[in-house]
Amino acid sequence: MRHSFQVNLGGMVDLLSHHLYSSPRVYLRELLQNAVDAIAARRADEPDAKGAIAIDVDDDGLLHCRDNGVGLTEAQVHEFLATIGQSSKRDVLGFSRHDLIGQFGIGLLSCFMVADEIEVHTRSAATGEAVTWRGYADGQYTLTPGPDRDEPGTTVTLRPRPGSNHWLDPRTVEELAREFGEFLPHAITFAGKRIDTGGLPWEAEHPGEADRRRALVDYGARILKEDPLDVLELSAPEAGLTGVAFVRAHPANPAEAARHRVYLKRMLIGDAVEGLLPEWGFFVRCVVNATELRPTASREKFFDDDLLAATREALGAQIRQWLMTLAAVDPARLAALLRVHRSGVMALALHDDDALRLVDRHITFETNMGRMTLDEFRRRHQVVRYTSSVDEYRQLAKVTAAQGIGLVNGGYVHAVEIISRLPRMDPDVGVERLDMNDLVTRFEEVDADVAAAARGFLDMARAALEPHGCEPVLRGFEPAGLSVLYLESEDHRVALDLTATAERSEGAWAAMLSMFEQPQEPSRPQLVFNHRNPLVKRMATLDDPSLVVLAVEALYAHSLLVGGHPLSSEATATLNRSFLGLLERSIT
Ligand SMILES: Nc1ncnc2c1ncn2[C@@H]1O[C@H](COP(=O)(O)OP(=O)(O)OP(=O)(O)O)[C@@H](O)[C@H]1O
Repeated sequence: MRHSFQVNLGGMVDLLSHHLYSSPRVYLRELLQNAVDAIAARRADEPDAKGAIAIDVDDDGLLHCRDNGVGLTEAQVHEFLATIGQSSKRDVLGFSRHDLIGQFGIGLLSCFMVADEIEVHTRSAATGEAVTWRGYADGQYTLTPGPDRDEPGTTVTLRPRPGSNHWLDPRTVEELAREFGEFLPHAITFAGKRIDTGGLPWEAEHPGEADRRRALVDYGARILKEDPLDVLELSAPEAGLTGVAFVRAHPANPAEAARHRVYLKRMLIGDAVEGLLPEWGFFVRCVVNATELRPTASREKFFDDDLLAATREALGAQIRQWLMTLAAVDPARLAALLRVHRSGVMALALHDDDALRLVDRHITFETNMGRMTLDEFRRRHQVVRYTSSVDEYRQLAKVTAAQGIGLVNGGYVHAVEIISRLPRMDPDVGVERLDMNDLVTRFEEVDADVAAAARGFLDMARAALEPHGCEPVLRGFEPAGLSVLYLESEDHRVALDLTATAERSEGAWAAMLSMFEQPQEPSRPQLVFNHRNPLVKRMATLDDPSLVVLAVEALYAHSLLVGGHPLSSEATATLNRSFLGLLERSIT
């Protein structure tokens, strides 16, 4: 035997009214939307009917929203108004009607967030009968005939729920009505005052391009509460979408999804709608009006369907194209934009070759020869040699510059990925991570007699560094002020990281990490002593083994610190030991 689900009506009303929406403020949006839909439904039969919506709050604190829409008959009140989930706005096949905004049959319940009683006084345009329906938050309702009204339409009256009076305060109501309804194509009044402003700002006529731009920038400043850096117009005909994108004047957080102000059939449905642009578009905020996108029941999001995906693509392509055009016609404006939204454009360049070209030519990188674009760097140094961490760059920038090697700091977000993608754009572009062994080969070998004299020192240094798995090397290089340089190859760093992680891990994860163990020994790190440095010169002639060990250990630990390398417990102990040892020697 089949049974029917039982519904706890009070619980259902509570769920739909209180938990679907993120704020009670949307109750006014739902009232407006019903009024707008009712006018559209009336116009289907009477195309010349002029829509009007009048909102006010009376002296008793009751809110009234009156429309001259299609109204409802008594039978329709039972069928649509008093049946949760039933809507008059679907066609015979159950699809939402294109000319209407509502479709779910639950929107009116949002009024229970602010009222505990909803009264609907309505007169049907079809039959002329008038009825009054009163609904209560516990799921009960009453229906009485009359009183008559002078024209078809509906008046919804809300009696504030104790504690929610502020939502029905005249100032709040006016503000909400203005916010949600200012662009609706009907005469909308609050307390008799017109609040609709006519068309969408980006559809307004202007005497010239400069006026148009100024008007849009002013509008953006009002919406964003900051002057936008720039503005561009958008359109996606398939979604019936038009609008504007404002480039934000301050860097946006890439981790935060951009939120957009969205109108559906000219009614504001939300000002924090996500998913309208590709992820990289976090540096712009859009204000758009669409007719074809489908909002979810809360109307705070769109259904993530094929149309939304295609719209996202189309809008992304327009922003991208706009950036490219700007590069060609107004590089100064582009430069200003890139100064603020560097990471957004870099994120775009990760998967878009045109944007990669733009980054190559217009975004400057930190290099040891001064800030410059990658394009300029290549012209000067042929190969784009880079470090993959900021610490490594800091440690090596001066040394490499002194050897005439150009070096790009690839330690910033997306920099290495961008540099590595350059050969895709042009296969002749040489790109190379700075190779430590290659760097050492550029340092000058010391003369044979210097090498012979330093042999003892190097043997002692080798013994001191052996426990750290590090190799001493004696070379001459600029800058002479640098005594030692700790050089670690990439494979060695990876091997160290893996070992450290494996040591901290247990079970299956540790077993998995052991699979990554290096098949061959990674090349050992080197501590390169600079023979052009006066201190090193003196050290190389020392014959007191214990002093040499202290000095080598001190320089080793110091070079790790300077290079931003992690200090193992052995290295920390070495640092302490050498520091105290040298102190003791200098004091006695
Ligand atoms: N001002 C109005 N004029 C005429 N009918 C109305 C009015 N307000 C509500 N209704 C009727 O009540 C029904 C339920 O309204 P409700 O706002 O709950 O849902 P909806 O607008 O159909 O869909 P959604 O949940 O998407 O808003 C509507 O389908 C409509 O038939």
